[in-house]
Formats: sequence, C-alpha cells, structure tokens
Amino acid sequence: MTDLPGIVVTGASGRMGRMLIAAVAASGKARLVGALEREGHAWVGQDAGVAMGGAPIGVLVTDDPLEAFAKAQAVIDFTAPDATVGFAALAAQARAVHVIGTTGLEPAHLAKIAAAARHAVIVRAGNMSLGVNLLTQLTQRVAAALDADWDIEIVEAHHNRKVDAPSGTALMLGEAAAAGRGVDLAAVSDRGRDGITGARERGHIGFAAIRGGDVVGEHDVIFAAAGERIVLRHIATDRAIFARGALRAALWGQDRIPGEYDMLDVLGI
Ligand SMILES: NC(=O)C1=CN([C@@H]2O[C@H](COP(=O)(O)OP(=O)(O)OC[C@H]3O[C@@H](n4cnc5c(N)ncnc54)[C@H](O)[C@@H]3O)[C@@H](O)[C@H]2O)C=CC1
Ligand SMILES: O=C(O)C1=N[C@H](C(=O)O)C[C@H](O)C1
Repeated sequence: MTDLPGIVVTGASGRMGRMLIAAVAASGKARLVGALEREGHAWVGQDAGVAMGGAPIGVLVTDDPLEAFAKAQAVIDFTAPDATVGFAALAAQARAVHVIGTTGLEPAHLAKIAAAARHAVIVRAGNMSLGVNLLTQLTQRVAAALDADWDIEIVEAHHNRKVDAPSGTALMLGEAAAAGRGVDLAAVSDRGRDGITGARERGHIGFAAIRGGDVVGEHDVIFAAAGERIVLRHIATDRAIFARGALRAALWGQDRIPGEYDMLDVLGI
C-alpha cells in the first residue's frame, strides 16, 4: 500500500477506459483502485488487466460506483452523458475529484454537474490534450484580431463509432472563436446545414462533422476571407494524449477547493 492517490476509471472497457487504465498503471504517480463498467457488461467481475488481454493487475471490474468511489481520491470518467451526471453526484458524495472527459453534454447535464461541483472538485474538458487547449487560445486570439469579413468554420473528423456531433473539441473551439469576437456562440452557431440553406450569414460560426474509419480526432478552425484563408489545425494520432491530460487533471485536483475547473486551469496556460 502506498499513499499515491487512488483512481477509479469508469467505462473501463471503452476506447478511453483501456487507455486510462494503462496510463494510471504506468504512471508511478497514482494507483488504480477501481475499474467500473455498466451493469451486465461482460467485464464485470473480471480482473481489469486480464479483461484487457494482459496480466492480472489485482483490480476487479465492478458495476457498483458507490463502492468503487469510496476508495478513490479521483474518478476519471469518459463514458456517456447520463452516466456522467450520476457519477458526478456520487463522486461529490465521496469527495473524490471527478475528471470528466465525456462529451455530448446538454444544458440539463451541465446544470447537474455544476450542482455537484459545489461540494467537490470537477475538472471537465471536451478535450484533455495540451495541443487542443493551446489551440483554443490561438483561436480566440486570431478571432479577436479579425472582423466579420472573415467567416469562421470549424471542421472535425472522428472514427465511425463516435455518437455525438459536433465534437466536444469543436464546441470548445467554437466557444473560443466566439469569445474572441465578443459574441454568444449560441446566437451565431450554424450546425447541420442541408438543402437550400440560403447564403452564409455574416458573423456566423459554422460547424461540420466527418465520421469514418478509425480517425482519432482532427479539428480545423478555418478563417476565410476574400482572397485568403487561415487554417488552424490539430491532429490527434494517439488517444494517450487524452489519458495523460486526464491523469494530470486528477493529480492537479487533489486539495483544490470545490468548483468546476477546465484544462486551462490544470495546464496553467
Ligand atoms: N475529453 C477528451 O479528451 C476526450 C473525450 N472523449 C469522450 O469520452 C467518451 C467516451 O469515449 P470512448 O471511450 O471512445 O467511448 P466508448 O463507447 O468506447 O466507451 C464508453 C464506455 O463507457 C461505458 N459506460 C457507459 N455507461 C456506463 C455506466 N453507466 N457505467 C459504467 N460504464 C458505462 C460503456 O460500456 C463503454 O465501455 C465520449 O463522450 C467521447 O467523446 C473521448 C476521447 C477524448
Ligand atoms: O469521441 C472521441 O473519440 C473524441 N471525443 C472528444 C471530442 O468530442 O472532441 C475528443 C477527441 O476529439 C476524441
């Protein structure tokens, strides 16, 4: 037994869950104390290491969040919106830092997360990588420097299993562009163009989503004006970047005062 922070990974069998279990185990900075899956999942009751096709790691996958969170200093959660809202309340009850990577959260989910953050530390970001968080700042800066003669379009590409669009990252970049322009994203957002849409509205911020194959995550912020274009691009080639960011957030959150934080807080940029 050590005094390294104990971490529970939710959605253990998922694309991110597996990455996170491997990242925590290899980190030397935290210990895996729980791995959670939904009720009825084939992994429940198995050793997490064995379920991943490797050696046993001494952590059985459970479907009981309450029991798992009671042992944890942090919960790293990349699952689905309804599950995440439930975990936020339980993690707050256990006073564990809740790191939320889940995307597709609607205003009703966000309100419940904000309520949980009155009692515990929550770090939430639609993208936990250093590169994307830096890109949000660059986007804000470029948007602030250019007027509405420059049309802003955000194009994202992801694998064919992704269930939400636009991606959480695209929305972060949209928020950054809107902040740079001093406008409310909800008021200028163009999503899901189809058919006779009419000409593009000046000052709007457009979103487009591509889904295919095993694309990890690609995002372009396009600033298009008459005669020239600026393209800011991030390409993720390895989900380990998200897992590293999430683990960093879990460690950063220890001993912070309750509240909702993001990766810019964690990275100090
Ligand atoms: N913020 C970031 O940096 C990133 C965010 N994501 C987001 O993370 C989420 C998960 O992505 P993936 O791992 O690709 O999806 P996935 O579908 O591979 O994994 C989700 C896992 O959550 C589990 N799950 C669902 N409900 C649950 C419940 N009630 N209790 C326990 N487990 C439950 C599922 O069984 C599944 O194993 C998505 O919202 C995705 O957009 C993904 C990558 C990076
Ligand atoms: O679902 C994914 O895979 C990803 N989701 C996040 C998002 O919605 O932006 C982050 C990353 O792009 C991968």
